[in-house]
Amino acid sequence: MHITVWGAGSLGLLFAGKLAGSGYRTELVPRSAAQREELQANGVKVLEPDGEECRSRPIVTENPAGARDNPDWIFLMVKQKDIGAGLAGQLAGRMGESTRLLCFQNGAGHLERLGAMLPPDRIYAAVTTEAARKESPWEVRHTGKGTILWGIPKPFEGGTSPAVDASLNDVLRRAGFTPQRSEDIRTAMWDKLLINAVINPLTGLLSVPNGALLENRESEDLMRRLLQEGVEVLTREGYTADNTLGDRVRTVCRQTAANSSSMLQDLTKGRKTEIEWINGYLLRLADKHGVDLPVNRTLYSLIKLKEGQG
Ligand SMILES: NC(=O)C1=CN([C@@H]2O[C@H](COP(=O)(O)OP(=O)(O)OC[C@H]3O[C@@H](n4cnc5c(N)ncnc54)[C@H](OP(=O)(O)O)[C@@H]3O)[C@@H](O)[C@H]2O)C=CC1
Ligand SMILES: CC(C)(CO)C(=O)C(=O)O
Repeated sequence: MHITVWGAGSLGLLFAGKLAGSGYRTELVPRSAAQREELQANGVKVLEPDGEECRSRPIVTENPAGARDNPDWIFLMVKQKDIGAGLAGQLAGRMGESTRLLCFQNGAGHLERLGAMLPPDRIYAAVTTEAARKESPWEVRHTGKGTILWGIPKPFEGGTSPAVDASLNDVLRRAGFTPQRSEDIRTAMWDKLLINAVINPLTGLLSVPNGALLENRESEDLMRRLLQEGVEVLTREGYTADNTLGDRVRTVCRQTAANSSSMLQDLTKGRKTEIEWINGYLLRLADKHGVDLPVNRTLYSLIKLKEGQG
């Protein structure tokens, strides 16, 4: 089994470190030469939540344009903003006849962008509640253990087989993760997108940790309205909301009470956020269906304004 992890940020370092530590042929593709040199010199260090440290040495390669290789899987661990024609060209250069691409991004829109440029029957999606934070070019803190739901996103009809599915579960399990094949990964992605569409812009604008959203009636009310609007528009795309979703949003706030959301972290560091592929995605669907999402639109605009100040 040969796995290529594309992107050596928080999630990429976590997965590459743990896969290589479990003995799999793991290749890690960072973007910059400077990070590549640090990784080649030090390997990857994963700092586990229980204080344990795992040091391993994935093969670190140059961001390759052209060279054809044939890994079994490419785990795509870059942010939404980096997924475009340039990256697709690089991925196409590395995908052999049977390589499958597993995309870990939050938000939505990336699968369609990739599916227009790469073989759609080999594109898979994952939704993970694992949490990681890069601490240096080669060190990553595993800030929360979670699960990995993965599957073939409709309308792509992947050429999968029970053997392929079992081997992916096996690899991920041996590396210390908790994977599960989902027959409806689109719904899982939309559930997670709605959770992000509620928590991320509010925490980003208010500069508060996730738990603070449960501390007053006004933020609870905004959360409820953001979720209602999101469910309304996704329903027009065929989504069926689970009536526990509101409780799940609150549970995520409680379970990650002290954490800063990824959007707040991006804003604090002056980086572009993933708003365009979370609330922005909902707004594009709203335009398509001729519905209005006033709370999502206002928060989207405010986050864009805040990004501009970064
Ligand atoms: N972190 C987490 O706990 C979780 C993250 N996710 C999702 O996973 C995705 C990745 O998140 P995260 O790891 O936090 O993001 P990071 O910003 O930490 O990492 C992304 C990495 O991708 C690299 N990159 C960008 N373009 C390329 C390229 N063309 N070739 C190689 N590398 C490239 C970046 O390089 P550079 O540093 O040079 O910019 C960066 O190191 C996001 O969509 C996020 O929503 C989902 C669940 C949990
Ligand atoms: C679930 C949540 C909100 C946890 O912080 C997250 O996924 C994020 O920060 O992007």
